[in-house]
Amino acid sequence: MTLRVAVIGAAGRMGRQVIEAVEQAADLELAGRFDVGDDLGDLGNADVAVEFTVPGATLANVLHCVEQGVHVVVGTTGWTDESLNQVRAALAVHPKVGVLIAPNFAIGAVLTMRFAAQAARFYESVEVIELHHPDKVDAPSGTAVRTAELIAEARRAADVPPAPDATASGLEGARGAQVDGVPVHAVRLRGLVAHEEVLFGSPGETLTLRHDSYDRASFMPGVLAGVRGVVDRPGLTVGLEEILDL
Ligand SMILES: NC(=O)C1=CN([C@@H]2O[C@H](COP(=O)(O)OP(=O)(O)OC[C@H]3O[C@@H](n4cnc5c(N)ncnc54)[C@H](O)[C@@H]3O)[C@@H](O)[C@H]2O)C=CC1
Ligand SMILES: O=C(O)C1=N[C@H](C(=O)O)C[C@H](O)C1
Repeated sequence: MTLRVAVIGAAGRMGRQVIEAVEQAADLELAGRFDVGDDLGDLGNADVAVEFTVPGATLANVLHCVEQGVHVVVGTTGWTDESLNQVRAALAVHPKVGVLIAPNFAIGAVLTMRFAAQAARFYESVEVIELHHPDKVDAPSGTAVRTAELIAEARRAADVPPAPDATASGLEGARGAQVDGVPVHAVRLRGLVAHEEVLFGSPGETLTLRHDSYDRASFMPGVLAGVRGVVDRPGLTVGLEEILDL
């Protein structure tokens, strides 16, 4: 069966890449391209919409798709418990619709998050560093926030005390942003695409996990797996790991 796919944020870096991936997939057909100012309407009679826009627009776009009975795969960052609950409430009224929201569709990034959660309880210290292209409008990245949350959750479950840090003075921001007690540092550098390092330390050893997306092509297998998977997953799914059965 051919799935009809609409792309929201079609003029953006990710939107353009998704259109190319959909057009190259034998089992998918492009139903429509939508960007800022366009009326989403019935989304070109799509089965699935793929949404890569901006944090301030994504919730309204997703709610529109759900109301139209169109499944959605969402890569846009900036989701909060409150906005996720609004999606859950909309899905309760449209129980056959599936919404997949994932902070990162690159397989290696999903694995890095999983490995970081596994390693978290064994180390005293942890720091997350994310590195991106300078056109990115949000910081820290959605992936880094999710990584820090997963690490914090695993440390809490294992009763790991707060990481040691004697810093008593210095410039504001020098120790990064605190996400659930985990320091997260954001680098913006021309030439980069999307990268993350997770540093763990204990007496006498460190462990570094690093993932690099050198090209937005790296996100496409995950996005297409999401498109094919979401049609059989009614309700809200957060994270590609659910689709990959990790
Ligand atoms: N989950 C993942 O694997 C990935 C997520 N991202 C996230 O995806 C989002 C988009 O990233 P990029 O494509 O690099 O940004 P971009 O700035 O290149 O593209 C965003 C597009 O959305 C459009 N847009 C803005 N408001 C809109 C609205 N109300 N309705 C429809 N379109 C609207 C803009 O005009 C623009 O064309 C960001 O939040 C980014 O962090 C990016 C890469 C991978
Ligand atoms: O804006 C980007 O480029 C990316 N955004 C996502 C994020 O904030 O985590 C995913 C990936 O890092 C690329």
